[in-house]
Amino acid sequence: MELLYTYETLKLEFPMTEIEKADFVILGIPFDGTTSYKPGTRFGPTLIRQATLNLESYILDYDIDLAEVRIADVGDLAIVAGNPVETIKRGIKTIEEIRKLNPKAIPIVLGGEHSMTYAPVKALMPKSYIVFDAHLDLREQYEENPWNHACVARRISELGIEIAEFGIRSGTKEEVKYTKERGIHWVHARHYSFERFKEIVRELPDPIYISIDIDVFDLSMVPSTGTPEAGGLGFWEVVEALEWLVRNKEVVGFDIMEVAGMELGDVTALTAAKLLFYLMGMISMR
Ligand SMILES: N=C(N)NCCCCNCCCN
Ligand SMILES: [Mn+2]
Ligand SMILES: [Mn+2]
Repeated sequence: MELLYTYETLKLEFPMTEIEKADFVILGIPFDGTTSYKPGTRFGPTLIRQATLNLESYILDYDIDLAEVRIADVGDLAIVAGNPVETIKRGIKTIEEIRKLNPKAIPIVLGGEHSMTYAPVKALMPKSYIVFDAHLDLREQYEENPWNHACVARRISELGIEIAEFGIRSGTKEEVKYTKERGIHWVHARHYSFERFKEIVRELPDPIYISIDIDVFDLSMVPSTGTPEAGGLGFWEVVEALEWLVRNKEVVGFDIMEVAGMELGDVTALTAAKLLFYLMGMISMR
């Protein structure tokens, strides 16, 4: 694939497989062009992969060994620094290429700014977009840029895809107005419960795409992210919700975004890597 660098792949103790034979295909999109507070998402995919070195491939509570799961890691997209539109175009094209080679594999995107989520969503065109995020991401534009990370859910809603957002604790008056006009469901981190989650997502049409903006977690777990916010969800709360989705809905792809950092061993990447292993484990069990 011409658009890819493959300078980084998962650093696991077991061999990766080719795209054609894979159950999961991982693509990094190390874009860092519109970050508004803390920089470093360009290192997100690399840091997540490196953090997997710390993890056992065996998942205790699932009795699943990821060493027996077919995973392909195609490396990172060749991004265009500072140009989200061109980078998204390349991302769409790459995911379409992966789909052509293996329509059954679940694409996994590691980011990189949340703006990049538009690429897998546009390529896969699910009926519903379920996102865990501290932020609504529903701005018409931010810093004069409609492709800023703070606008990604808005761009996705314009594709006619239904949206539900969980763990929210930051947004503007205009964004809240937009949720009312467009029937976008959202639950404040403060009012989050598994019951509330199920009530909302049960009604949403399949297939669904899951997006994890890593800043949904409390910032003590994810200090290195573009726009950290206090008061987030806990790890097992998110895992419990994801397990329900994987068991009860048709999940066609997922991403883990907004992981930043400048140092190997960053807590944020360790949180993201653990979640990546859980997601691959729970999908392997269905
Ligand atoms: N989706 C997001 N990550 N949104 C956050 C955008 C940055 C808000 N800064 C607010 C600064 C106000 N002085
Ligand atoms: Mn966010
Ligand atoms: Mn976001």
